[in-house]
Amino acid sequence: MTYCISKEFHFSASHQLDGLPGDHPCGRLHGHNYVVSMELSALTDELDDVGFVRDYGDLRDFKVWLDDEVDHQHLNKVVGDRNPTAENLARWLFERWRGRYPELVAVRVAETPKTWAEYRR
Ligand SMILES: Nc1nc2c(c(=O)[nH]1)N=C([C@H](O)[C@H](O)COP(=O)(O)OP(=O)(O)OP(=O)(O)O)CN2
Ligand SMILES: [Zn+2]
Repeated sequence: MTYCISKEFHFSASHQLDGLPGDHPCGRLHGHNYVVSMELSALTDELDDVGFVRDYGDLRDFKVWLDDEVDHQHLNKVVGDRNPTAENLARWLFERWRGRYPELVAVRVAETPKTWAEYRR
């Protein structure tokens, strides 16, 4: 059995998706109020002495970076060579932060209240 914890983070950013048909609205410059969920996991016998998978407060480093580097930015510039879809953003964040948080199992990115994409190991 495993424990899972999750914490939600918010940022606003613009993007423009390449490769879509000319009449697709997401090919135009637009923005979202993004919600990112970081999910961390541990096996039953892996909780720390307090009983945490990891202190939610340890995710502050991620929040500071998100605020400094991603919030109110143009995602096409920030993520570099990838089309900034929700799927690609989830993978980009996962790969960037799995070293800092070894318990990280999934990153979920929601562009709207009705949609999300997740990258999970
Ligand atoms: N699989 C994906 N599909 C789409 C993505 C994506 O990242 N992954 N992104 C977009 C757009 O950037 C944007 O998120 C629009 O999404 P959509 O749900 O179509 O938004 P709407 O508000 O226009 O949808 P309604 O149906 O009007 O609620 C598109 N697809
Ligand atoms: Zn969009």
